Amino acid sequence: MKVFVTGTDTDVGKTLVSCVLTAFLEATYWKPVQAGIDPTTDRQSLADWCPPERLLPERFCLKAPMSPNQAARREDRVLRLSDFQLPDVKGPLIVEGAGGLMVPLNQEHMIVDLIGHLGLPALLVARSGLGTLNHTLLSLAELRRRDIPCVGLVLVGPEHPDNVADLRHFGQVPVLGRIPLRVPFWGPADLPELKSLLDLSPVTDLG
Ligand SMILES: Nc1ncnc2c1ncn2[C@@H]1O[C@H](COP(=O)(O)OP(=O)(O)OP(=O)(O)O)[C@@H](O)[C@H]1O
Ligand SMILES: C[C@H](N)[C@H](N)CCCCCC(=O)O
Ligand SMILES: [Mg+2]
Repeated sequence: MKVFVTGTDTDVGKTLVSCVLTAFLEATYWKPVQAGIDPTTDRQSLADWCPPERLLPERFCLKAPMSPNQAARREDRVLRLSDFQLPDVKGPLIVEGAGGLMVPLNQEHMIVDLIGHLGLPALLVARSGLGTLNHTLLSLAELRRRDIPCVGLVLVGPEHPDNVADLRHFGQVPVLGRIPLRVPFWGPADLPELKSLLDLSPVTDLG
């Protein structure tokens, strides 16, 4: 079971969903490109959720909180698709992207090309509320155009049943559930509640 967690945007909830999936599936987590290291990297955000040996080092860890192509340019580096190889791990693997699908890695390739290069199915994380229909349906259309399977959609934010209905209807993709944002933050102790919010069978069915 290997899946690429992508999103409709940055700050949409990919890491939160990755925490839940990694803990629930006892998976290994890998963020191929981290762009922005202050105050923490995404891998560090998973520290409470999973043992350190299941948190793989990033292939690129860039300092600037920008798209990977821009952050790499600041460090006089160029990221190439051929730099990325799927890690050889036993058991489930959760791979988290940077930003959304059309975020550039270099002047030719985008995150969606990396998903294709790694040969993984995608799981799309999207906001639940106003504004999500356009971003989510465009993202799903791009995955479909490239024949990248999408196992489903996880929504993050407040309840919005009409959006769920429209995303199911127009997106033709399973909506696996919704995680509300909250303070204090969700933590590993909340895993039973988080699990009850999501139907992860399309993910576990990947084998
Ligand atoms: N454990 C948590 N509990 C509640 N809210 C959280 C939790 N983790 C993150 N958040 C909030 O959820 C939002 C999305 O954060 P998250 O880091 O998951 O986004 P992301 O899509 O991974 O962003 P990036 O593109 O930087 O990787 C942020 O506003 C963050 O403050
Ligand atoms: C800095 C941020 N948290 C991510 N690491 C990178 C997001 C890149 C988004 C680029 C964009 O869509 O304009
Ligand atoms: Mg993240």
